[in-house]
Amino acid sequence: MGFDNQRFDVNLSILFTELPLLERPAAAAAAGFTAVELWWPWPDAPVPAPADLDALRTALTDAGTQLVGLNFYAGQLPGPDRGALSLPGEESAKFRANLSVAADFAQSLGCTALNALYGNRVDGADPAAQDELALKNLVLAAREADRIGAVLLIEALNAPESPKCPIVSAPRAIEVVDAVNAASGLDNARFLMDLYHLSMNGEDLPAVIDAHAAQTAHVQIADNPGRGAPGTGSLPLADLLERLRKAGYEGHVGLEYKPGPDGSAASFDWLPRPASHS
Ligand SMILES: O=C(O)C(=O)CO
Repeated sequence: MGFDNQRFDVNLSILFTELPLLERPAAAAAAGFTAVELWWPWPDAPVPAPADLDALRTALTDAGTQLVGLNFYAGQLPGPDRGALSLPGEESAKFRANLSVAADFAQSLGCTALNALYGNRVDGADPAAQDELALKNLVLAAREADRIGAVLLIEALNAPESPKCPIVSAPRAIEVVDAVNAASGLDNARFLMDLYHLSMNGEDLPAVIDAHAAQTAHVQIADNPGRGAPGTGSLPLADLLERLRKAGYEGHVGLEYKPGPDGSAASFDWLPRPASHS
């Protein structure tokens, strides 16, 4: 248990970013991974050229990698933006334009988890109006996810690094999950439990796992402090993943950490076995 027999996938928007996007799936495969996840790969293009979508699809399939998680358009990540769907005006329009494009892309690759990042509070905008807009857009996202048989993930970020984002605790993310499910009637919104972000918030991780494993459809990890590989900080990640497993979570665990100074390929030494992480 612990790190053994986990279904790890590599986040290709934070690991292997020393390589061009289209070379990252093969690099992940060479490191022994068969599953990968991505933030929206074109931060400046919610609706990219079909040729760009085709090229990425080909790179993923040629490498033999399965896409297991995809973020909808979320602006510039990891900052200054933290999502687009609650921002009045142009940014949330871009989010809506992206919905069917991202869902179609995910469907074409058999990816069944779509992450919708909430976005920052905007100076001068009414927070209640932003929340109302967010709920409308999340219901649209839930419908798009449902159309392709996917879950809609809601992630809590961390307050120190995302001071303007209102979704910075597990209970707040769960409130959004519940509100989206109530408004959509689809029951396909789920919690994305990112143990790094929650630990940065000072949350009681075992208690979060015990309370919310059943509503969780994706997990991401990085150590804290530093957002590096497991073992570079002080989080008991093996114990926490074991606890999640015992609480019934059997899904993927995304490796969403920054590589060390020797690069991405050298940042998997902590894994208990060298190949075939899926
Ligand atoms: O922006 C981040 O830090 C994320 O975890 C996005 O998924």
